[in-house]
Amino acid sequence: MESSGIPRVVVAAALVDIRERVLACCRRGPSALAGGWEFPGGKVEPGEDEVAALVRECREELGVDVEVGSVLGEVPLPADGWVLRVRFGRIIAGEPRLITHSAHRWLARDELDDVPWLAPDAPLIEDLRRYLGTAPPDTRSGV
Ligand SMILES: Nc1nc2c([nH]c(=O)n2[C@H]2C[C@H](O)[C@@H](COP(=O)(O)OP(=O)(O)OP(=O)(O)O)O2)c(=O)[nH]1
Repeated sequence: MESSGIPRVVVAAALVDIRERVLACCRRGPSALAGGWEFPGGKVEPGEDEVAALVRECREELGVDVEVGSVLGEVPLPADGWVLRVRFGRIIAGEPRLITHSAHRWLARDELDDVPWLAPDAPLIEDLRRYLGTAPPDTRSGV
């Protein structure tokens, strides 16, 4: 934990499409993380609103506009004092482009294990498995 005792946050988006698939993104780097799959997102800047940070990251990484919904879950990251918080979201404009990632895949519920997710994401994938296909998207996203 950093000296303030307040966790620093990586926000990321479980972007779900009309077919109930979630967007998985393959990291290019750094080398320790390259080839691992993740939810698009990044660090919340000091003083930045979390939802605004997620909208910014999705524009930077995917070139899309997103609407951000409720929290899927939160897990600790290996870096001391950091947490990863994943929120549901949906793309409202644009098509994902390979800007910072090496590959994208839209994964259906039964395909969630087809890619090697970054290790901290494992509990979130289990949460996602329970959600996908069980609730209408507008209920889940809260938007
Ligand atoms: N975006 C994202 N990051 C994840 C996930 N799972 C996971 O362990 N992480 C880790 C990887 C990184 O150590 C950290 C995110 O840092 P980052 O480097 O992508 O953040 P950033 O986009 O703000 O990048 P930078 O400007 O600091 O370089 O969180 C995930 O599902 N999505």
